[in-house]
Amino acid sequence: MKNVGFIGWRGMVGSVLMSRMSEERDFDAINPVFFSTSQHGQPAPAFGGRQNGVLQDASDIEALRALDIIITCQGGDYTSDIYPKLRASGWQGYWIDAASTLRMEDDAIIILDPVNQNVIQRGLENGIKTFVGGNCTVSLMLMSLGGLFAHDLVEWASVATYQAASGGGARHMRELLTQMGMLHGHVAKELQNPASAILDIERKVTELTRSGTLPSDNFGVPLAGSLIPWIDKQLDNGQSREEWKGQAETNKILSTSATIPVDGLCVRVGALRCHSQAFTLKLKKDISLPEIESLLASHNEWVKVVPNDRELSMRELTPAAVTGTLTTPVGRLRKLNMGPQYLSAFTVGDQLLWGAAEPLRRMLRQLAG
Ligand SMILES: NC(=O)C1=CN([C@@H]2O[C@H](COP(=O)(O)OP(=O)(O)OC[C@H]3O[C@@H](n4cnc5c(N)ncnc54)[C@H](OP(=O)(O)O)[C@@H]3O)[C@@H](O)[C@H]2O)C=CC1
Ligand SMILES: N[C@@H](CC(=O)OP(=O)(O)O)C(=O)O
Repeated sequence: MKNVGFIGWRGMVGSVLMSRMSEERDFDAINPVFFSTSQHGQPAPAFGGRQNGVLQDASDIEALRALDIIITCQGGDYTSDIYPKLRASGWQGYWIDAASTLRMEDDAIIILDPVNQNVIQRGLENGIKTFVGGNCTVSLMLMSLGGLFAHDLVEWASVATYQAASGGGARHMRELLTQMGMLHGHVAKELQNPASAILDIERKVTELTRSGTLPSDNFGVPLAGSLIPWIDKQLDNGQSREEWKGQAETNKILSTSATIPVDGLCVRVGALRCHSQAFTLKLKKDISLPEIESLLASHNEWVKVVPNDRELSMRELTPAAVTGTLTTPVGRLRKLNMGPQYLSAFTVGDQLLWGAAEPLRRMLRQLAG
């Protein structure tokens, strides 16, 4: 059995990974060793139904060198600090990572096996040892729209995202919920009175939102009842870094020979852990909607085509419906006024499952045998 080191297992992404690994009994096939940057020496968690000793020091290169596989959800700072030292020490093991740090390195593969198992397989045969999960919006787009990319039908994709608070991390989710509670509390009395004027309620809410008293250390500005049309750093070309990842990572995942343009606007909204995305796609040829639906539906076992129907879209194509599931639905499929090659699509996916933990879990499963 392979010795597998876990770093970042108690964080938000790590907890989802642990939960999925337990559900799938992945611990049965490995010898797990748990690490922490802050709690070494304390008892390790009992995932897999056995005692796993004590937590090791996540910065102890000697302890890390003893492992066959390391899987980290600890974040980019940890990767930037430890990975180069570990490789410089001659360690030849497999490194599986949730952070973006190593994604675009030549000797790293972005993993999303339902979409690019061929690329992963070729990498393994060529001795690649570093496997990194993709950006959540990119992975979720490819899980939902994979059928069109796999048949080389996409000339370009323009996207507007509706990204959940969880993408920023656990503290961002708390901040959003706190803001929501404060806004509600501010007008709770008036809401109970059906005769109260809604514009007075709105004015009170807007005043509180603008007052600077809502907690916003994490998002920078209030998100509840609002949105933030910028995610991640600002680049010189006017894109946000999140927007930049769309094209860069999509083309790397698919290992395209000619770049497929992917661009758009990434927006943070008050959803909790599902990212939604609205697409305009230019197809390379005019194919019928039924054919498109069938290509999409048959691409992988998690995608689900939601017919372009009001009731079904409202019931099945929302963060509320999809959160906590591995389903990556796509709907609102129709040809646009721009012409028969222009298609609209709307996708939803849990950004902690297929958007973060699940591709790592499945890579570990492949490596652990
Ligand atoms: N959030 C997301 O949506 C996505 C995140 N990622 C990547 O994963 C990384 C980790 O993200 P995320 O899981 O959100 O990070 P968290 O902040 O939830 O956890 C990171 C680490 O913080 C430490 N920690 C300190 N206090 C606590 C506490 N009270 N509860 C739990 N952990 C605590 C733990 O390390 P220790 O035990 O060593 O103290 C933990 O591993 C990101 O930096 C990013 O690179 C990738 C895709 C999506
Ligand atoms: N940036 C994403 C989450 C994330 O962690 O992305 P990445 O893994 O590319 O850094 C979001 O805020 O929704």
